[in-house]
Amino acid sequence: MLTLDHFLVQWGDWELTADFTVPPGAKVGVLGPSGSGKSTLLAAIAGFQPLNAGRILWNGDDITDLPPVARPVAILFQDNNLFPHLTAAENVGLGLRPDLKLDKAQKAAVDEALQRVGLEGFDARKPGQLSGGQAARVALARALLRKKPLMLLDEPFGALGPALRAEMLALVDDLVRETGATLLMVSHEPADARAVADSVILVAEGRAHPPVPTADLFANPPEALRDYLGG
Ligand SMILES: Nc1ncnc2c1ncn2[C@@H]1O[C@H](COP(=O)(O)OP(=O)(O)OP(=O)(O)O)[C@@H](O)[C@H]1O
Repeated sequence: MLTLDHFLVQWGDWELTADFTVPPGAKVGVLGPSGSGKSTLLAAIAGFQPLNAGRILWNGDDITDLPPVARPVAILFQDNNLFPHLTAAENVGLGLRPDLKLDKAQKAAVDEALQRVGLEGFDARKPGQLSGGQAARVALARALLRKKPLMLLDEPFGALGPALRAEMLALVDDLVRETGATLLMVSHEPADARAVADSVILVAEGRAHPPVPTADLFANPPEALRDYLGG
């Protein structure tokens, strides 16, 4: 269970507030206009963006001051952050040990993660030898391997075409179902949220609103979402 308690991030006169709880195992879309603070929200939860006020709690424990590595969080960004000089297996292995000194069990876990995202046999390829969809799968395998209970996706599949994106979202859906992880997913495509998310956090006008059931939100969209959806 993720709780944002009187959460505040501020730059000059720009601010983002949040005050809500996300139930365990929820699959939550994060929607809102460009510049509203969706990436900032995820970066703060992951520990890359300090808060100006408030607290972040995981299952009741205060994680506000923990460094990113000590948080129960795996985050996947749009550009996937693969290292071009490392193989697919090494890029995945970084999720376990930054120095890549993996023991036998850890190497087996890397193989298993690659297999789980459908990349068996691609372990020795470097990112330049992978398609966009395959590279996204490598990044997903790395996030998966960390076995964190909270998975944050900041538009990691935005650069992919609609068919590949749908395939990746289906894979994410399967993976979070298997692991019981809580998912927060930023998307510029409301259809993606409708496909995967059972609830939606709307970020607009300085506030990340508490999650509401996806069907309710789209049946009766608030003005900020109507603007965002283009009327
Ligand atoms: N390090 C920073 N310092 C100052 N302002 C920042 C910083 N990072 C982001 N901002 C500003 O904070 C606001 C929110 O940015 P953020 O990237 O979170 O929005 P977003 O909703 O994810 O946008 P988009 O949909 O375009 O990706 C923007 O006005 C942005 O310019």
